[in-house]
Amino acid sequence: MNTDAEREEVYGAPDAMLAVRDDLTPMLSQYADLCEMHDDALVLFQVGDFYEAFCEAAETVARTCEVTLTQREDSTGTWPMAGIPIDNAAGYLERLLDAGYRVALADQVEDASEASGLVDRAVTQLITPGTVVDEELLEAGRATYLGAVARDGDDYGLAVVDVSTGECLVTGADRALLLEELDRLAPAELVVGPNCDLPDPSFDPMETPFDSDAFDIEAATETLSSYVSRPDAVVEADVERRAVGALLAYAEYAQGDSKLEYVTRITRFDPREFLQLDATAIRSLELFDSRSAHAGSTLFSVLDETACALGRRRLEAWLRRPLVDRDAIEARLDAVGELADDALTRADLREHLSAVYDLERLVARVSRERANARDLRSLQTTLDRVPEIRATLDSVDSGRLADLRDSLDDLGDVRDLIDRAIVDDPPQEITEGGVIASGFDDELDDLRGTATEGREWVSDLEAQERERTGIDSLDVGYNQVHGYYIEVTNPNLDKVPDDYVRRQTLKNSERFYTPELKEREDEILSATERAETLEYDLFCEVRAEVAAESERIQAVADALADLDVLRTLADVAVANDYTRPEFREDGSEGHGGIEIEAGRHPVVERTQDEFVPNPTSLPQGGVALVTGPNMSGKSTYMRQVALVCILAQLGSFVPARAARLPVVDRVFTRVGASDDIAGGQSTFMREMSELTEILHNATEDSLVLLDEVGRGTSTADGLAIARATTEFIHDEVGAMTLFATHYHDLTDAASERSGVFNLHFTATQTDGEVTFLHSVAEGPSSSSYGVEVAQLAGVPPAVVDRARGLVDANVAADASESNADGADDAHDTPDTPDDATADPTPTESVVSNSTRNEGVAEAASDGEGGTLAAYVDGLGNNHHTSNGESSGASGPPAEPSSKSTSRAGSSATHTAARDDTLDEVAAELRDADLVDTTPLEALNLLSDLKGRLE
Ligand SMILES: Nc1ncnc2c1ncn2[C@@H]1O[C@H](COP(=O)(O)OP(=O)(O)OP(=O)(O)O)[C@@H](O)[C@H]1O
Repeated sequence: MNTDAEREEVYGAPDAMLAVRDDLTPMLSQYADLCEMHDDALVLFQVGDFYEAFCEAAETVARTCEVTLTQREDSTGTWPMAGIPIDNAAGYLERLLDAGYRVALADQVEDASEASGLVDRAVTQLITPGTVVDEELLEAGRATYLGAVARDGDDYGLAVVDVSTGECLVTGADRALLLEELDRLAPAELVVGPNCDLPDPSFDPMETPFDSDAFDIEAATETLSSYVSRPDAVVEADVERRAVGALLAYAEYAQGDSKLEYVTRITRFDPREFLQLDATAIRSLELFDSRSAHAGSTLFSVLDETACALGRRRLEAWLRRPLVDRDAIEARLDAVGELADDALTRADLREHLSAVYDLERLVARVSRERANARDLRSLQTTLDRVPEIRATLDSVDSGRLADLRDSLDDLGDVRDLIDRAIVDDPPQEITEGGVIASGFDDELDDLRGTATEGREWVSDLEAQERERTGIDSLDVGYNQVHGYYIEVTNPNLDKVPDDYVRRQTLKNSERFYTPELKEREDEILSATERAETLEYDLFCEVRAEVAAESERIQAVADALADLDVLRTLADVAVANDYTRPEFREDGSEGHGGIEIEAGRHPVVERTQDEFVPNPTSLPQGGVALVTGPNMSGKSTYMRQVALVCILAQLGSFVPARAARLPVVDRVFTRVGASDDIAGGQSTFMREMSELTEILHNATEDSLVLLDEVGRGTSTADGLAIARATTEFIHDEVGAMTLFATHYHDLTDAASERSGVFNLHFTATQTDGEVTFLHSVAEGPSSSSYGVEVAQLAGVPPAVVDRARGLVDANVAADASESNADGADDAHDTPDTPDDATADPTPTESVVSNSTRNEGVAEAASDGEGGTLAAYVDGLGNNHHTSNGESSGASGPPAEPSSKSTSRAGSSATHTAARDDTLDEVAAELRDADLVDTTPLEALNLLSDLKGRLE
């Protein structure tokens, strides 16, 4: 991407040309004029078969498109010049777009052969990321939005249009919601109205300067009124109307100042009427983009069994915006359920839908007068499927499927028109004839008849003339320059009759014509030429007639898109053994929370040989603290709960044996610190601002995933923040929350609050090898296996061994400290031996909240408060346990170490037992900035602390 300054340099007329403005050749003067008129873009200027750029713009084009920089010389100077072939422009334009340039195409708008002097040129299209319509520059199954934002005090209007399909959406929101909505729609280009003052969004749109007058309410309403008869009825709020009006004005400008006839429906929506997923959630749940190298590792790719581009775009829209309206969700689920039970209908639909072309883009091309005869034929073959699709749905029961069937207008008139008008296999070009079918137009048939008859006469001429002249080698031929001729070789020239008129002399022969041949030639040529012109006119008429039916065709496209998605969801449900979720009614005690039996992560299960299903029981207002070793499956588990909720509200079956769910209003995610490094903010700052968002906006109906909150700062601060967050969510927010943490001390929160409970993941270790069970179980975990995971990841053995040694030494130090603690140790439970499960045996049964809390209360009966000493002690105990399990074969015998027992007793007892050195060590650990500490520095620090303890 280039800087603004670099772009400015190639926009507008080149200074060097302006300096000799009056002396420029007419063509360069025209170029300079167009550059001045379109000084917000790099002008590509048609010269014959090429688009040329001059001066600085030429250098940019040459460098970006990797084409040769040449020069054009005239009396006024030598001008750097670079060009791209028009026939092949798409790839080059894509490079310019990728490099951040806006491009204006200045085409020749009159036939060069008819021009008297300089050919007229005009900018016919602005090519920017949000206005591209060229199929080759667009992604097939994805909407590309152009957006506009207007502001009125605290209210914002946001409108987007997909210029390639005509889909146009408008909404209003406060600032926070606007930013979220922008993130969700992620327009490729944004026209920002006056005083909007938007921060940099997380996606990277091109920001477009545009006439601020277009945002005036009068101008905007006027623009809008050419699209809808009552602008204020469709879009009530002024600020929204200003946004959509300016948006359409800019889109028109980009299409060479022409109305977008195919924008027939402007849909107003309220973001609050959908499950809100902000950009962070969309990203961290990997709905569309994955950080993993696995192909097909996003939720979208798992679901994407769509048969056509219409369905693919619709699936994406549904996934970005799952529903909250229970009836609408159930209606989709009914349809999916019915199709899931009917393999035959599914297969038939799939077959028909895979023959469906991208109707929305086809219609848009038809309306923009860019469609050729092949496009019309594609439209017709698609529409031909509609009656068959209707028939497939003849006996459906579900209301949604029946509605879709009934909305499938079979558009017999349009199909019939195209069928009658266009030949079966039309050519690419629409100006060279051969497009219109015979029988469609009498005049055309006559002209064609004349031309055919003439050609037949000519083809008979050769035999006749051979006979008449006795010249066996006489040929009759045709060439572009001289037309029809009779060719006689030199030895036979003496036999040429008197009525032959000489046309051309060649080395070995002469070419002649006869008056009659000339007459026939004129007839043929004029009939052919007139036929071609007439064909083009007829084609344009047919195309305009089809364009007039845009709205009906779009309605069919809309229904086909929905059908494809419902069919897809049914296919996915059957193929992956998904179940229909049940939605819980809101009762007097609320909705009852999330209950999932044997839930799976829809994406991870596809990449894993054996996925271990897990249950979830997350009551309304419940906060589950999820602990367990690294790599044991905590994040996967939490995400799978969110994905099940999202899938269900999108109308899909879910990967579980059973799911009883509430309708969730928002899904919030706050994932690990290093996962979300964004420019401009420190990792920790970003973590905290995302947390702030959650704490401010989550409701009782929200699902919150917190993955290692607090990791980005010192352990003491991190733990304190994690603790306070847990308490706040539990006490004040009441959102259903899953909180994965390595702060084992956080698990104590369960003993203090009824809705907070512990879940953990387990691993076993045999001969130093860790096996992750991936099973969730009640209660807190006691091990982290950090060193083992480091080994698995390929950390050099020297570092792994050293780390293990340091952990062992810590354990030993801790153990002697524990012994010094005296009486308490007599009650310690022995540490888990080798070859044993580190944590309580996992069970798939879902424990009730109260049982869970009792268990937790027992496990955490030591109940230390949040003192720094306690945190540090907790850390030591962590290592202690881990080491106890891992060092059995090589290290000293494990000391009694169970976290719950070694810490039994009040914090006062602990504090009293510490000597000054321990306090110093504690203070040093507390002050250590772990974020900025390299692993080596950490090892050195540990080694130093250990030395001092010894
Ligand atoms: N239920 C499961 N069944 C099978 N494999 C699983 C399961 N859950 C997770 N895994 C596998 O384990 C890997 C690690 O899982 P995950 O990232 O969820 O662990 P984690 O506990 O969050 O780790 P960390 O604490 O290091 O972030 C996953 O990439 C996946 O391959």
